[in-house]
Amino acid sequence: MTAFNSFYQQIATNRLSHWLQTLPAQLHQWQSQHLHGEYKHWQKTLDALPNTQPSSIDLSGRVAAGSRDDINEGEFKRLENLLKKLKPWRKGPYHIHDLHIDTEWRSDFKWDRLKPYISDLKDRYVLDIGCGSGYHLWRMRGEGAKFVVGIDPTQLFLMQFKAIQHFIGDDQVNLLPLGVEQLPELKAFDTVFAMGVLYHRRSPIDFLYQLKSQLAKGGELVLETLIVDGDVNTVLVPGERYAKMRNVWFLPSSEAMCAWMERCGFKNVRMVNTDVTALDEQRKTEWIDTESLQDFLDPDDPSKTIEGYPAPKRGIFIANV
Ligand SMILES: Nc1ncnc2c1ncn2[C@@H]1O[C@H](C[S@+](CC[C@H]([NH3+])C(=O)[O-])CC(=O)[O-])[C@@H](O)[C@H]1O
Repeated sequence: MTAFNSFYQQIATNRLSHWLQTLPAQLHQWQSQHLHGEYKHWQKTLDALPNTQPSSIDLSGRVAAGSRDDINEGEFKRLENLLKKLKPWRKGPYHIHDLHIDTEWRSDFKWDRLKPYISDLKDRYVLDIGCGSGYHLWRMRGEGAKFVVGIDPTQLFLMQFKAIQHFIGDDQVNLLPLGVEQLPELKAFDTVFAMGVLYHRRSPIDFLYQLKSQLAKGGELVLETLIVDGDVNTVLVPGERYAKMRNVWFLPSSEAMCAWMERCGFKNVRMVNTDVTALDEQRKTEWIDTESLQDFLDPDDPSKTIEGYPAPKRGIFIANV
């Protein structure tokens, strides 16, 4: 069973203590009623991970724990077999005792794109909404953040996070199995990241208000989302699928995105980067068994998705409250 007691202890003495009014009941309900059918198997995999002593931890240039020399051949093989049971590994990459978990996404590319523009994370309380397996949580901690919380409702990603944390340690970095809609208005974080989530929300304006209500006064929002070309009135609402994804709702132009943020009361709104996702950033590897970007694009015209929409282009937006 996943225990959140140490998280409760952490927040009891920090500025998130008011979260204790709702969080334990919510997670208790999650644990008793909403566990995934595979959860027990994943937990067994976690329990079987070797207890090693990584000789080094690197969270700044990459996410890495230990080297191959720290463990014997048998342990290395066991590590690889066990971690492969937690496939598909989407966000990463991770290096555990020099085992390269070559994830579908090079999430480090996104980090490199946004890092020059965000406020220094040193000593900040940081929330990452829709954090996947938590790759960026580790990079945030690597930049000196004091307390890092990620939320993501996909349970496999929680297990992947736990697997990585098994080797890195660090109880100031946590992932909770929650959706954004389950957060109370905490008004406590210095920086809130929301990357790759807005287009999955049916109500993007409500989503922006939810993000705003997590920020402390003067805090910073870092939002990344799919955008389309066009003016302030342009928004694409695709049909049933966009790049084979079913749950894609609103793709605004960059101007429309800025206008929505301003309408929701964010200040100093700016777009700092745009990027068309390239085939070296999202691709099939031996750590996923499913399709990847190449299969989602028109084989005769990679500037279009297989459905004929503009291929994925992403914008990074920063704003304050
Ligand atoms: N209601 C919800 N609340 C919070 N998260 C959700 C919700 N619904 C789905 N998610 C989660 O949002 C993440 C979106 S992926 C971005 C990962 C990372 N941020 C990245 O920038 O690489 C982008 C993509 O794969 O399209 C997934 O991990 C979902 O489980």
